[in-house]
Amino acid sequence: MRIDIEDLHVAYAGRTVVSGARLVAAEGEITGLVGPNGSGKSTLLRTVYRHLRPVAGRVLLAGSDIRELSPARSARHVAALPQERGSEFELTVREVVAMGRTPYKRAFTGDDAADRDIVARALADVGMADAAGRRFTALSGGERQRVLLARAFAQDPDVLVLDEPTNHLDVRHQVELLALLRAQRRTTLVSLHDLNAAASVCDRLHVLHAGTVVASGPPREVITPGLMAEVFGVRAAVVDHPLTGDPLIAFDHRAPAGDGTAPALEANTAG
Ligand SMILES: Nc1ncnc2c1ncn2[C@@H]1O[C@H](COP(=O)(O)OP(=O)(O)OP(=O)(O)O)[C@@H](O)[C@H]1O
Repeated sequence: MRIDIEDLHVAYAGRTVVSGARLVAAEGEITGLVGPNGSGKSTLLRTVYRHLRPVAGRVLLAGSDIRELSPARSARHVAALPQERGSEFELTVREVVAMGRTPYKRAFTGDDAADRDIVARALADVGMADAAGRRFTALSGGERQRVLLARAFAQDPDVLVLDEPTNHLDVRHQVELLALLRAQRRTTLVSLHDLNAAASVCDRLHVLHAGTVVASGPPREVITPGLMAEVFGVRAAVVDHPLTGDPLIAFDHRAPAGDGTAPALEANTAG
């Protein structure tokens, strides 16, 4: 199923933070959302998993406005890894992942063998099978992140909406997660801060800047030194990755772009 975001405007208490965003997450592709802090990535994703209602514009799931689907129906199609956390605190890892099966159940029905299989597979996929009986709150940040991803996988959705899924993960678990997303071939809309990871795994990228999509396309077309300077305020060269051939952004960690786009650091040097 594809997602179409049409002329989306989203505001908090009257302050517009996403204005006129348009993008498509194509069926079976990984669509990446990148942009500086506060550019509106989480806000845009929240409208897709129905945590926020847009002021104007629409989110279409396979051509239908997601606001017109029942919550259970949309939860069977769209699973999210949000930044905000729910109330999974006193549960075991297995119970947290089993919550992903809720949209498929009538009230007061328990898990059947098929549900248990799906939960076990989801836990194995994120490398957390051995932790099934542990309390969720006793896990590290990265382990929790992997369990919450397993919950999204257990929902068996057509569309995955992932807000910074590699947060807290060590590099090996980042690589494994991104490889898993590629292997699943679900429609995936994902925000990522790691631009090199985004350039490697995403079929298409959308760059958000101050609530507006300022560039869209395959990573090789979108990721340029000019965009790195204008949108992110950093100096960078874009080269071919020596192992994969993907675009590799080599950042200049010694100095920001000298065009006034990094005011905090400039203020430091001026002082
Ligand atoms: N719950 C909220 N209430 C009010 N303002 C909010 C809320 N959440 C986000 N904002 C504001 O909306 C703007 C966009 O924030 P958002 O979290 O969508 O950005 P982001 O691109 O995901 O940022 P980051 O990369 O830092 O996670 C920011 O100015 C932020 O301060």
